[in-house]
Amino acid sequence: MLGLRAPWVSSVLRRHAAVVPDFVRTTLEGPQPNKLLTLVIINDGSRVLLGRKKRGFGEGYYNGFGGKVEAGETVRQAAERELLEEACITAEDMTEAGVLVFTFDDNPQPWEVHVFSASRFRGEPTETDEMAPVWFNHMEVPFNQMWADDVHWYPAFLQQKYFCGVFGFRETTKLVWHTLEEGEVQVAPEMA
Ligand SMILES: Nc1[nH]c(=O)nc2c1ncn2[C@H]1C[C@H](O)[C@@H](COP(=O)(O)OP(=O)(O)OP(=O)(O)O)O1
Repeated sequence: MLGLRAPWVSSVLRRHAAVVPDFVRTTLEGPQPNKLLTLVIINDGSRVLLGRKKRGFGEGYYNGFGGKVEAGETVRQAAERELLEEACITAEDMTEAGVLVFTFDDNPQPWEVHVFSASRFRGEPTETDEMAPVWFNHMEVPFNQMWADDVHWYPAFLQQKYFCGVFGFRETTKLVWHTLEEGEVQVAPEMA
């Protein structure tokens, strides 16, 4: 499933022109749509529920629960489905927390990840083939075992500030530049 061409991406890129490589601007403003993914993080106020990825992309990393948006689904439906598939729980108060765009020097298609937050859920977090769920106190989030961008946007997430970030990776996993805006970013309604 492909991402919508988000108007905020262009304005964020313009405001941070000094750090964004030209090829990224060309890619993000060009015809190639983003790949659309979801990420759900349960936050009970003092702890977050993360999963240790057991296989595939990002194996060994702790992350929220999520995956690709499938044809015919809304982003929210995909987020709910992935949370149930990967952690065996259903969020009761899921809200949009932010949007992340990842660009890669070794993949021409940017990824657009819609991040959701929830504090209440039904069911018991259960290990699945894909993820092993673990609670972490806010002060003990294991950033050294997470994607390199996470340390930059978790503070906004934990303070419940809406965030928009654009991140540039080299060789898939090395973060080389980023921009992050919090709070006042205007997101088009169709992004919800
Ligand atoms: N740099 C990054 N930082 C981060 O915090 N989460 C990232 C990330 N790059 C990808 N993700 C998230 C988005 C998504 O929830 C997950 C990647 O999804 P996957 O490629 O593993 O998709 P899946 O294989 O789960 O998809 P399905 O096959 O649809 O289940 O990791």
